[in-house]
Amino acid sequence: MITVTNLRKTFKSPLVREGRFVGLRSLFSRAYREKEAVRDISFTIEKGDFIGYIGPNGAGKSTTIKMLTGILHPSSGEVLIRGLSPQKHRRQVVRHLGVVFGQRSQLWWDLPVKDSYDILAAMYRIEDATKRRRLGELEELLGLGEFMDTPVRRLSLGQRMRADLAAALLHDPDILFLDEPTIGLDMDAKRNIRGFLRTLNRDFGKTVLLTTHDMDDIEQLCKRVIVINHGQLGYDGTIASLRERIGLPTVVKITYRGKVSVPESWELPFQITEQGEGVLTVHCNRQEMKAMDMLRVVSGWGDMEDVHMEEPNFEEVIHRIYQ
Ligand SMILES: Nc1ncnc2c1ncn2[C@@H]1O[C@H](COP(=O)(O)OP(=O)(O)OP(=O)(O)O)[C@@H](O)[C@H]1O
Repeated sequence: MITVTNLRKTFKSPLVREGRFVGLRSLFSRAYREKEAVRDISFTIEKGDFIGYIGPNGAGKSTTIKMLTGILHPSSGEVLIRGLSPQKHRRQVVRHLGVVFGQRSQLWWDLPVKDSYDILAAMYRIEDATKRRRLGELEELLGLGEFMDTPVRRLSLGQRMRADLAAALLHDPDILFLDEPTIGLDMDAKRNIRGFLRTLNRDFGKTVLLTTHDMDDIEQLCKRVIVINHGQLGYDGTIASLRERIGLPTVVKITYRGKVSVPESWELPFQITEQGEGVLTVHCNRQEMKAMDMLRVVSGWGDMEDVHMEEPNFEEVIHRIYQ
């Protein structure tokens, strides 16, 4: 559905020189600073995917999204959406795209929310009956009713984000590009937005590419993550295999009824990091062994009562890959 091939974007900005006759000199020779924001990125996205596009600040995420949506032209390489270039066939492609930039609203600041929808409907040539039906559905899913008549500038951040999502979906696109849609929201608002995005993907089959610094967004929503760092692709795959690849240990807490007898050595490479009265904490690397095999060993050391497993912290996993 989306193919990105050897995509590059280099920004050229004029160097600010200091000293005398600067203006005169720059008339004859202009020096530029080059910034390779995206360097040779390739990936494909299938229909129905829910992908987290993540990376540290300045990694090149927004620049990629801007090229995917046709706002920016690549320096080289190509983007194809449903077989068409968003740069060359902008009109045809944007019909299939819904875009939300969390930091910037596409709604008209001083107008009531519903007026923005009227303008967008006219721009996309959506018939009145279709507009009313879609708005009705979106109103129900996103709870827009309470602020339809309120000017956008008076909305809370959570309300504005819901209003923006509805605006991006009004023309019923099948692909959504979301750049930080939960930024600055409180826990409740984040939960609402996540629930909505999950419904869009699972029940309505929308394909979603999500950029976020919130690792809970990623863990709760994305089947696959693409990691970009310094403009280059660092990882593309499932969260589970990312965890495995980074190889942080799973922490397992085992409780015993009564005494535990820990032998001097055992045959598997797991470590005991804490030992208390009837309790063991074990670090077990899933790359090296199955947790079940470790449990088989420790169950022989006493009368096992309970097992509690903690997967490696996802923030920590991501931190490792950003380094
Ligand atoms: N119009 C521009 N002109 C010059 N440099 C730019 C321009 N837009 C972005 N850059 C630079 O390109 C790099 C990538 O920026 P981009 O906004 O794509 O990063 P990002 O991954 O979205 O970061 P963040 O998480 O902070 O939003 C940065 O170094 C940025 O300063």
